[in-house]
Amino acid sequence: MANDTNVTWHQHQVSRAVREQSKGHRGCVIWFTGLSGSGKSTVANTLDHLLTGHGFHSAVLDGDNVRHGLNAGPGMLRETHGEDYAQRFGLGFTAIDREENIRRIGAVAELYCQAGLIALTAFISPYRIDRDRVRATMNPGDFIEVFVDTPLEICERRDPKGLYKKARAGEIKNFTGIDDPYEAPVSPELTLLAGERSPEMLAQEVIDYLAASRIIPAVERG
Ligand SMILES: Nc1ncnc2c1ncn2[C@@H]1O[C@H](COP(=O)(O)OS(=O)(=O)O)[C@@H](OP(=O)(O)O)[C@H]1O
Ligand SMILES: Nc1ncnc2c1ncn2[C@@H]1O[C@H](COP(=O)(O)OP(=O)(O)O)[C@@H](O)[C@H]1O
Repeated sequence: MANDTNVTWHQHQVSRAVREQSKGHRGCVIWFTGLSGSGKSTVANTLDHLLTGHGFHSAVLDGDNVRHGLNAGPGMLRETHGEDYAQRFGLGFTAIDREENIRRIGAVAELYCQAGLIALTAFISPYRIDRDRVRATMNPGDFIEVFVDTPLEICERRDPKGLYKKARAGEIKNFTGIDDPYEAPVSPELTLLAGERSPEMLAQEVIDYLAASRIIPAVERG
C-alpha cells in the first residue's frame, strides 16, 4: 500500500492471537447496514447484550453517537474550534462526508478487531463502494456484512425521530431512501428480515452465524 513518508508501522508486543486466546473468541467486525429506522442500533445493542451475557467481549459503534464525537458535524465543532475548522473537518450527509464517516469508522472498527473485540457497527453506510473499501482493509473473514433488510414503508411508519416526516416535507435534504440513495449489499454474509422478526430473534441469527463460523464457541440458546 502507498504510504506517507516518515510514518512507520509498529508491531505491538501483545499480539492479536494472544488477546483472542485470553478472550476465548476471535475478533471481528459485524457491519450492520440498512435504512434509517431499519433496526440497526436495536439489533446491534441486543446482540451486544447477548454476547456480553455469554462472557464475550463486544462493543457497539453507532452512527448517531459517533456523529456526536469523532465524526461530529460542523454545527457541533463551530463553537469550540471555529468556522474554518468546522467546515474542513465536520461531517454532514453529502456523499463525500458519508464516505469519510465510513472510512473513519472502518478504521476504528478494525482497531477493535485487532484488539480481539467483536465490533458491532450500526451505520446506514448507503454506498456499496464505501462498505467494500472497509472490507478490503480487513483480513478475509473479519468483516461480516449484515444487511438489516427492512422495507422503506416500515422504516417510514416507525419514524422514531420524525426524520422521514421532515424529509417528505422537504425540511431535511438528502435523506437516505427519500432523496438520497441506499445501495443494498449484493452478497452480504447475512440478511436479516428485520421488519418481520423480533430484535432477539435477529440477534440470535447473528450469534448462530458467529458460532457456525467459529468466531465464538457454540453457546446454549437463551
Ligand atoms: N440526510 C440524512 N440521511 C440519513 N440519516 C440522517 C440524515 N440526517 C440525519 N440523519 C440521522 O443520522 C443517522 C445516520 O448517520 P450515519 O452515520 O449512520 O449515516 S451514514 O452511514 O454516513 O450514511 C440516522 O440515524 P439512524 O436512524 O440511526 O440510521 C439519522 O438519525
Ligand atoms: N425487529 C424489530 N421489530 C420491531 N420494531 C423494531 C425492530 N427493530 C427496531 N425496532 C424499532 O424501530 C425503530 C428504529 O430502530 P433503530 O434500531 O433505532 O433503527 P436504526 O438504528 O436502523 O435507525 C425503534 O423505534 C425500534 O424500537
